[in-house]
Amino acid sequence: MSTILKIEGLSHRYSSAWAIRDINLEINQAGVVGLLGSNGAGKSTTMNILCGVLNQTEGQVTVNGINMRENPEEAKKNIGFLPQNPPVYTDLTVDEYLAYCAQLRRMEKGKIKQAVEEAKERCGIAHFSTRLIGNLSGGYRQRVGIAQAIIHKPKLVVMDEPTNGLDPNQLIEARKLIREIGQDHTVLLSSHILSEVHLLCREIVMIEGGRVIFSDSMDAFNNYVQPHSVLARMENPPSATELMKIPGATKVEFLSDRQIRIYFDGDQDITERIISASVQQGWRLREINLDKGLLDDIFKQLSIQSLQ
Ligand SMILES: Nc1ncnc2c1ncn2[C@@H]1O[C@H](COP(=O)(O)OP(=O)(O)OP(=O)(O)O)[C@@H](O)[C@H]1O
Repeated sequence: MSTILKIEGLSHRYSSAWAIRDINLEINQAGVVGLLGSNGAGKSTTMNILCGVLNQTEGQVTVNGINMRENPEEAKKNIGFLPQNPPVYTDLTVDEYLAYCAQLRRMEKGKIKQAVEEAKERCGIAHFSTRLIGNLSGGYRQRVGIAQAIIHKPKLVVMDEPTNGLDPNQLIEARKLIREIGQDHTVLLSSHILSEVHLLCREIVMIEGGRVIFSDSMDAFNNYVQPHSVLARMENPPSATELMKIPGATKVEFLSDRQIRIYFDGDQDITERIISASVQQGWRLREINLDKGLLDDIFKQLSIQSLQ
């Protein structure tokens, strides 16, 4: 299996303070990998270094086996980059801009036209070939940004907060496109929204304060996040005091008249106890599910743990 991206002991400081410290990461296959962190965690710094836009203070980045610092020109041929604020030229047409980007990528002249067509097709912007970029909506501009990132068919596509600033419809479309691109490219995308990474990614790398606090598959993340509450719907619920009498219950929260969240001490058999208490006492239980908690709360928890 060839290594598409390897980051070893990567650290960077802008002036005196370290922005990132000892980041290690290895990606060997296609799919979407999420780099998750709150504002200022160090996502853009990491991405700018691995795309060759910024020189690191310490550590190594290799892309498709090529060292970014020693051989940036060759390494960059294997990377497509969608920066946080892509320099999309508003006074160029989509075709002109994409052809210009292909030239910057040093693609052979004879192959540029075909590459522009393919990238437009892939990103659903073929019907806007002659449209000025300035006259496109935010969602379509973002697609143009993604098209320029894949025009030279790189192994690795890096996207810095690609859904930032999109409206809900644009967001759905952009996520669909990113998922499609992840089918035959390795996509590393940054986000500060855990639910987004959860939706899109097969692997998750969380950074906070410039350090990695969690790095594993999404399945491992789901296993790591143990449920700590049960969501129940009852037609005839008892009072919170009654529910607190169930062994293991630590807190009861009524979300509506019939929707209840019951927190427990970790023993998942509490669901059995709720079911039998309901049968015995006529609470008319209609639904019961283990609740993994709000993803963003979990992110906060992990961040706090790493700082302790
Ligand atoms: N050019 C710079 N000069 C000095 N400090 C910087 C510079 N760019 C970033 N930093 C600092 O480095 C740290 C990491 O910033 P970075 O932009 O990488 O985080 P981020 O996770 O991408 O955040 P955001 O989501 O807000 O873009 C922050 O403390 C930030 O203030």
